[in-house]
Amino acid sequence: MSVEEGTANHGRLLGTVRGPQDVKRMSAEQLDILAAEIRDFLIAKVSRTGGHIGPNLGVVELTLAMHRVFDSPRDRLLFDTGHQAYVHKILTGRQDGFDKLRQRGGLSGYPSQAESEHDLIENSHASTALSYADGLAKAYAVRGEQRSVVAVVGDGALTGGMCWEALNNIATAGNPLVIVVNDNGRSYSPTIGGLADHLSSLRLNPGYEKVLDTVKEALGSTPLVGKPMYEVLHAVKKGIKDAVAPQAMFEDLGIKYVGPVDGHDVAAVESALRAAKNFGGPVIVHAVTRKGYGYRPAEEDEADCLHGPGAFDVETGQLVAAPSVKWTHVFADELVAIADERPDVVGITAAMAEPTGIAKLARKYPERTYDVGIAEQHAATSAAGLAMGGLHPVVAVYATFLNRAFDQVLLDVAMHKLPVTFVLDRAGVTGPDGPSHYGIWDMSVFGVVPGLRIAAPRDAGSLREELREAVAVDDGPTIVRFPTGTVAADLPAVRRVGTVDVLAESARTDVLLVAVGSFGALGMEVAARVAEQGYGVTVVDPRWVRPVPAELVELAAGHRLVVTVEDGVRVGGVGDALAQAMRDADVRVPLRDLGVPADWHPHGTRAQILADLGLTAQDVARDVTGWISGLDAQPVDDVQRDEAGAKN
Ligand SMILES: Cc1ncc(C[n+]2csc(CCOP(=O)(O)OP(=O)(O)O)c2C)c(N)n1
Ligand SMILES: CC(=O)[C@@H](O)[C@H](O)COP(=O)(O)O
Ligand SMILES: [Mg+2]
Repeated sequence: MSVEEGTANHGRLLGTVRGPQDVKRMSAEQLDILAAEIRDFLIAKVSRTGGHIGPNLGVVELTLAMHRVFDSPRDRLLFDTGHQAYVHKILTGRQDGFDKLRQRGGLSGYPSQAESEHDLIENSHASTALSYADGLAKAYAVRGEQRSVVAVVGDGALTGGMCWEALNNIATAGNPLVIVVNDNGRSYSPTIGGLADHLSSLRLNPGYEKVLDTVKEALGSTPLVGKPMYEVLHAVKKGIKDAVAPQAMFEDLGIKYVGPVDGHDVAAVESALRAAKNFGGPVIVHAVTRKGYGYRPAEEDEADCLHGPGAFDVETGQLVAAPSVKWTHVFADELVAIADERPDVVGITAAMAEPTGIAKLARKYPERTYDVGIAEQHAATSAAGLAMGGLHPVVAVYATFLNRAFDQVLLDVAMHKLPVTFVLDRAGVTGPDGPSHYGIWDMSVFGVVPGLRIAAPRDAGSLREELREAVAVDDGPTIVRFPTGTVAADLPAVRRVGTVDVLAESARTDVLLVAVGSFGALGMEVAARVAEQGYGVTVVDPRWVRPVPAELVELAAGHRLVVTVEDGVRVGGVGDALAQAMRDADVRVPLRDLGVPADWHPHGTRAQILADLGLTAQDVARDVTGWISGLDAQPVDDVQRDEAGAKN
């Protein structure tokens, strides 16, 4: 069925699905039709909004089976990362929301408690679901509630250390809990590491087809449920253990293993889930799926199986938006240029080689590039080891994902004064992925790390320059952070004071506007608008925001008002740090700091969210004009006091 036909047909079976009960009633034939309709629906909708199409096409049958076997929301279905929960949303009454998927005021791209009682985990950082599941199962045991807990975790997420900490506890707690490993062999690119090798040895073993057939036969001829059913599955596998051996790893941990199951066969997944549900203890159901299943452009996309594209053309899978030069590209090119000159420079990615640009280094210097899996904490400490061994690692991660490695950056890297460069892509307000993907915490959280320097480039030229300065540091870690999207147009400085770039100045020194990173262009526009009101604005880009440059404090002392504007949380941000440095230096110029409130900001476009937060040139200019004119209106005594302070 074509996508267009499918969309037209969407009124048929899919249109009758208002909740999981409707799916429970369907025959095997109807389920096949429904699966096809769901795929067509997903492709038609997500091609317009953008979103995680590849992962969701791969879990259609899996999700149908889960909703047939379990009773959500009484039974709790947990999705690790949550980017693969679209089918779950479709089956739980949210089809109509897909026209505004990931758009402001529309459906979230992840589970959302506000949307549905069927959703629980909202955090879209990977490798957490098994820990939530462990806690939930313990809570239900203590409260004497008979409820199933089911966690779906991808093979990529399973490379994260938290999963293994959870498995260790799940095994000893022994509570009933079903872990569905959705094994498509990929994170974005193929999942790496010993665990991935282990899973693929289960998946790719020539005996696999035989196992599936044998398991299906056994299930078909065995009217058993629960433990006996599990024993059948187990016995079948044990009998052909030589053909498909290494499930022992999970069993050695103390967790029963069922599989591998064909994740695109609803009946097979259902049988395995029923057995697991009735077993009475923790069980892993290993489902083998294909990322992008049923949509050729996704299945054939070698880079990432259309993991999470923007709006795309349905026929070709190609992005609709015109290509542009992104911050990521500038970083990727410059890193390769640096690596050409510096054989000690190596790169690390946490399962995001293409999205962070590290892939470019990997293509040229594969032996100097490490994909550590979804393991940001390990990435940081492994980088410490590389630095101890005489190399200069560049760890490229999204800003939001470095948060979980705070302790590693603080103690393993910084306390040892190790030269490691952390490159934080998607810093600041990001947009469509919503609150857990906002890269707004880094300057505050990592700002407290002794000896760590943070750079916030404003354009391509300064990104290249600051990256080079970062890898030249040899006595401690650095962070270079930049936002999502198309790189800002080049903005030349009129002069440099110490490490601070002065972008604009005027005869009057009313306001010092500290424009952090990509807000340089905004700063220029604000200056022009405020000048129209008769006030002079000096616009500076500090470039290195931590530690606070001494020159910035000196510049502050020469103005009547200091205003900072940053793409990060205000608490502990650049404004806060500058205010503290000014207090320490006894510079008594009033300071106003603009930035992002420390809060959970909704999804939308970056521009919309910045506008909601009052971080547009128009808003900032209005604020600045109000504050500086307010100083003019102050009693003469107060103004003199301020000015006296400014001279100190
Ligand atoms: C801590 C963390 N690091 C990185 C990511 C970015 N990320 C989102 S999905 C994904 C790959 C997940 O692979 P897998 O769990 O196998 O799911 P699949 O997409 O294959 O279904 C990554 C790396 C994340 N969400 N959380
Ligand atoms: C689920 C997840 O964490 C990523 O897939 C994320 O959605 C990617 O964001 P970008 O689109 O900014 O690369
Ligand atoms: Mg995967």
